[in-house]
Amino acid sequence: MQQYHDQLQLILDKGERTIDRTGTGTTSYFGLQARYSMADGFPLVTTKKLHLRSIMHELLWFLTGDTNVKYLQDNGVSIWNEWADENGDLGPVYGHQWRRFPALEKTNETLNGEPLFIANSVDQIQNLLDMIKHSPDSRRLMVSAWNPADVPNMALPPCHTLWQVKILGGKLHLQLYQRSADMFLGVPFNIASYSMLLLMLAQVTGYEPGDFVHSIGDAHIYSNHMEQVELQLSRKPKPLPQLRLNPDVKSLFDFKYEDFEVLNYDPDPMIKAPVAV
Ligand SMILES: Nc1nc(=O)c2c([nH]1)NC[C@@H]1CN(c3ccc(C(=O)N[C@@H](CCC(=O)O)C(=O)O)cc3)CN21
Ligand SMILES: O=c1ccn([C@H]2C[C@H](O)[C@@H](COP(=O)(O)O)O2)c(=O)[nH]1
Repeated sequence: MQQYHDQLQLILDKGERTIDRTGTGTTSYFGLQARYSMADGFPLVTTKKLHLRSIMHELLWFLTGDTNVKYLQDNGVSIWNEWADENGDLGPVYGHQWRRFPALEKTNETLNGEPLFIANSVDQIQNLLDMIKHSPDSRRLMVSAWNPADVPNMALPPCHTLWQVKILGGKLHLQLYQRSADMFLGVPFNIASYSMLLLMLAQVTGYEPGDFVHSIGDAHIYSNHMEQVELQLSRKPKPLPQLRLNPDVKSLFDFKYEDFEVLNYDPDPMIKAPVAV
């Protein structure tokens, strides 16, 4: 994960100190890109211990279309608690947009001469799977969590906003555009989560896993993460682990927590840090 260390160092060297929505203050750099080839191993940061359980359950939760934190809490995952309302709801966040992106469908009926519309929704994940199957050379294999009409109703507008799959040379590649990136806490989760999604998609569509390309807008280190980042950068990255998926799972929606196994993960100790709300 030298790429990740290089990004942290670049922000320290070239970033600008700025204020932010949470009032914490950050050092920010705009526009970064890294490429993680699955052939090099599973990109799980080794210079601090990551809570894999949170990452896996969060992704499985997105894929079901769920937007209430109850499933996460029932599985010992607390990373979304700060943003949930008293019923555990987050509003129409990731899962909702991935599986039920709201749409209006025009009907043939009219009322006072105006066309009538009915409420409908788009299952972007099912569409993606269908498109990979029927037009694997497509340049339109896109999933968007960014829905401008719904942003005001979300507990937090999506940070990982848009992703694209590309089948090239028999491999399945995935690129994410992340508009805002908490480099110390969020980004190691985001890299692992989308790489896991890439491996899952590759398995169920029959392609070889390719590269995860991570494109970032506002890449920031919070002012209260500086000591933690210095400590992490003083550690030397180790060889990457592998993520093993149960080869019997043939549908993206059938994966369960027990179907994933991380091999050869030997991280340095965890580094605690406060999350900016
Ligand atoms: N400021 C901020 N940063 C984020 O990364 C972030 C948000 N807000 N809001 C929404 C989600 C929630 N995410 C989070 C929230 C907390 C941790 C965190 O505290 N991680 C600890 C371990 C906690 C655990 O897994 O139980 C870590 O050491 O990585 C990570 C990602 C990512 N997102
Ligand atoms: O998956 C995620 C979710 C959130 N973040 C970070 C990025 C920012 O630090 C905050 C969001 O604040 P905004 O003011 O809405 O940009 O959460 C992340 O890195 N990864």
